[in-house]
Amino acid sequence: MNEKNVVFASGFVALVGRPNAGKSTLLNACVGEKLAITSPVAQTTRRRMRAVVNTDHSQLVIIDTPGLHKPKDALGSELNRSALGELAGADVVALLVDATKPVGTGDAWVARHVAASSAPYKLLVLTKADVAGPEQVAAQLAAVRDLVELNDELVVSAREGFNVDAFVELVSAHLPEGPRWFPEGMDVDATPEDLVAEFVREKLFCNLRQELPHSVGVLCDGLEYADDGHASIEVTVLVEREGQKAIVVGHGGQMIKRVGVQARRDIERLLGCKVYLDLKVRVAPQWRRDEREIRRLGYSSED
Ligand SMILES: Nc1nc2c(ncn2[C@@H]2O[C@H](COP(=O)(O)OP(=O)(O)OP(=O)(O)O)[C@@H](O)[C@H]2O)c(=O)[nH]1
Repeated sequence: MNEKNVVFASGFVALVGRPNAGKSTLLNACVGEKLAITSPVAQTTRRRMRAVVNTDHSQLVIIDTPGLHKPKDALGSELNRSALGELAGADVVALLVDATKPVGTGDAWVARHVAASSAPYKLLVLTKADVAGPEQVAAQLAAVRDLVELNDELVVSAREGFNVDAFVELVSAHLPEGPRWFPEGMDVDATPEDLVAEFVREKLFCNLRQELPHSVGVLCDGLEYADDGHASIEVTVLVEREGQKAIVVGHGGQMIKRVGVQARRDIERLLGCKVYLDLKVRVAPQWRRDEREIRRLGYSSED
């Protein structure tokens, strides 16, 4: 075909799956930049994030969704609603399944939702191939095939970059003809303030004990550039109880200091300038049950 006649394709690609399946890591690998936060703690993703991947003949808008799970509070229900909402409008749905975790009832529930979505192209993406042997991969593919019939399947390792380009190519080939939805220089639909709050939350997730992270919410209260080019950023960390505040602050302020140092590194890389980061910790009892607070923090599907 003549180069001029090549049709431009574009569309929305929803990454869905159980918590910890590797959705955010795959999104970052596709964009080639850290935008979505990741951690070993399940349910890290709270904020729907759309990232843009441009190729010569296509534009993929990849949507990272919160992991689908059995909700325990208003926040959990909101995260599920947000993820399921993305299934409705997507051109492509990628069901991500961890190659190393036994397929269970939770996966069956997610698979049913994927099967019910009207997306014209649905793909199984088996993740974390770098830590699964060939037999495990084959067994896992068979187990998911028993749950749901999809159009294609692909085995990837986002951590090692294995089949990430193949994922982008495969999805591009199944997008409808369409325009560039986002200008070429734009790779994410989140503001710098949103990303700053997320980067701080990631470091809290990585440093805190297993249960505590879910009680933590993060809000960027201000981001200003000074004349010398550095950015001054104020961030509030919300917790639900005084005892949690003591853990987040740490002995002599050590924990919050460590989180600040780690987050500042990522924020400086993101903004491309020196950053002064001021972190405060505030107790907001039961914020996870308060829909207004959930919305203010940006974890709501209605934003
Ligand atoms: N070995 C290996 N680990 C991976 C890979 N992809 C993701 N992980 C790890 O799996 C964990 C979860 O990854 P995330 O990308 O945060 O998973 P998620 O599906 O976005 O999780 P939720 O936010 O809970 O929905 C993190 O510790 C990642 O480093 C991979 O290709 N290989």
